[in-house]
Amino acid sequence: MRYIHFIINPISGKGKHNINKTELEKHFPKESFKIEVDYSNYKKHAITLTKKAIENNPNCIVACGGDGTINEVASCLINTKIKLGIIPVGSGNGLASNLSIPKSLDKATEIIRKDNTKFIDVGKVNEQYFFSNVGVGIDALIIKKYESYTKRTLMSYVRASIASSIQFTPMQTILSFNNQIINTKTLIVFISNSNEMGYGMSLTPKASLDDGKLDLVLVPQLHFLEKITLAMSVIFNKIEKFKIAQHKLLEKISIEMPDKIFLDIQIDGEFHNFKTNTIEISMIKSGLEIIV
Ligand SMILES: Nc1ncnc2c1ncn2[C@@H]1O[C@H](COP(=O)(O)OP(=O)(O)OP(=O)(O)O)[C@@H](O)[C@H]1O
Repeated sequence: MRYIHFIINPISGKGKHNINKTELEKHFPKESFKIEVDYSNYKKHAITLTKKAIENNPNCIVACGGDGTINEVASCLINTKIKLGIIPVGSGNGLASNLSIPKSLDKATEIIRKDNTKFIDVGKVNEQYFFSNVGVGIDALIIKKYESYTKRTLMSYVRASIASSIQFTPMQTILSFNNQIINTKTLIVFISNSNEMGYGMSLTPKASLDDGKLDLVLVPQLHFLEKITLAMSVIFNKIEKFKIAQHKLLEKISIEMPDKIFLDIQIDGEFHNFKTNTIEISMIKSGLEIIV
């Protein structure tokens, strides 16, 4: 008998998914599966729920939500033997898309029943884990604005991107990695484990979840027309054609913003304000086992 614990974010995506205990019981018959189901009620609640679920030692904990919910659940599973499952009902679903986990409930639950797994690398920024990407440039502002809107939709994301591209002021940034120091003013400082940001868009289409490396993308301040070209490159996954963007592979990087006291950062598509102006990013090779 396999014991599976589901953690459902009821507001993921447009909040219109109808995943609940009754629905899940249809896909996990009680003759073969013991299932428990919890619902998150507020931001970071999935962390509390996952920690509590771990005490009962399930075979796997399934995050039913988007990249934010996956981050909260998966962060608690590092250094445990418990596997992560994903039912992708979020808006962007970048990680699930990279792992080819379909949005269809039938297909996603079939994957969990089959229980094939792979290990993926895990990123760490100061004391927090990330699985998809982090950014301290314009993307942090985009996410801050996106979270302030009532609906988490692609249109809200586009609106947040346009407003941010007008408002964003690049800050002096010192990057230390691979025995190299870069001191620059940047529009984008984006570090990714995954090949997709969500909504099918990517700044790192060649990134791999299991190569032991993080992909860094640096873009300096741009003129208006260059920003439009960049946006098109991201939407159509053609960033390698946008020659102004620099791409590097690394295992760790230190980033300092000397003119700031606190640092705005997006982690797996969620906004954070770190009470420091320096971050250390590293990676844990094969740090998480996921059902795929
Ligand atoms: N009941 C709730 N009410 C409000 N916010 C919640 C609730 N439960 C969880 N959250 C928060 O909702 C946020 C968004 O969740 P999630 O990432 O799953 O969805 P999404 O943003 O639609 O998907 P994606 O990140 O893939 O675009 C997370 O920060 C999570 O902590």
